[in-house]
Amino acid sequence: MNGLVHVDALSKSFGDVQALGPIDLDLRGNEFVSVVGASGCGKSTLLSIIAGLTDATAGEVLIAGDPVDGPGRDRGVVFQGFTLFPWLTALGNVEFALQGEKSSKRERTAQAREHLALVGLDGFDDHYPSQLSGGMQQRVAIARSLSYRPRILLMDEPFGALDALTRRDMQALLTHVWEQHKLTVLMITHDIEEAIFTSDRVVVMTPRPGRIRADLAVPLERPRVSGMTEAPEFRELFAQILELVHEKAAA
Ligand SMILES: Nc1ncnc2c1ncn2[C@@H]1O[C@H](COP(=O)(O)OP(=O)(O)OP(=O)(O)O)[C@@H](O)[C@H]1O
Repeated sequence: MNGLVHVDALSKSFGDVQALGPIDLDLRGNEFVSVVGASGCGKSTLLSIIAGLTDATAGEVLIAGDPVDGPGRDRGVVFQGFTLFPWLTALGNVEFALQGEKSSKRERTAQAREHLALVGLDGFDDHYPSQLSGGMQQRVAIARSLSYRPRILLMDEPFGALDALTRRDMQALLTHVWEQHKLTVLMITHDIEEAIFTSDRVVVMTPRPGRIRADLAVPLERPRVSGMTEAPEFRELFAQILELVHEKAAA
């Protein structure tokens, strides 16, 4: 049974360097899956191919049975760092993503406001990115990616530039938004705790060319609360993933 996102024998080479795969991966509707792996193993390449921003060398990605052949509004993408337009307000940045919609300007503004509120930024509509903290800017970026109501949210190290405390807040916010909206999320992270805390499954990739070394279910209830990171099953899974990430390619 194929998932909402079906990655089928996907591989990517840059010149004669094989960066990725072949990889098979399925994401079911409403699943939250994280991908971890050594630096350079092809995580960003995988996400970029699913987003339709990079072409595969072989294999394909199907979304609800249809092959991906470019970016689409069924997929929202959030990258590391703060990728807002500095000359637009928080509201303006979200509205910008809605320009292609058939709705009126008034409806688009209401939709943008609704999504800023969803990420806890009501009251900050008129602030420019330079007037917002890093965490708030990344919340605007998430609001922007969710504003056109994609079914799938693809995130590449979305909280990598944030301090540890803000990162924790953002993980809680993200799981809250995911629970409310029943999105399907694929998130790349270097932070194994973040992967376990947020996800239903953690996929561990091998060093380059990245293939799937393990696909592990997270045995923790929802909603996730901060004390869970000390639970024995959390620590066990953490140790298991850490070991898998550091195993040599030939293993
Ligand atoms: N445009 C490109 N041209 C040539 N090589 C590339 C290109 N993009 C990625 N690569 C190579 O492909 C491999 C996988 O890169 P990718 O960025 O997908 O890895 P990653 O797992 O996301 O790394 P990191 O965790 O460090 O961000 C790397 O060896 C990288 O150097």
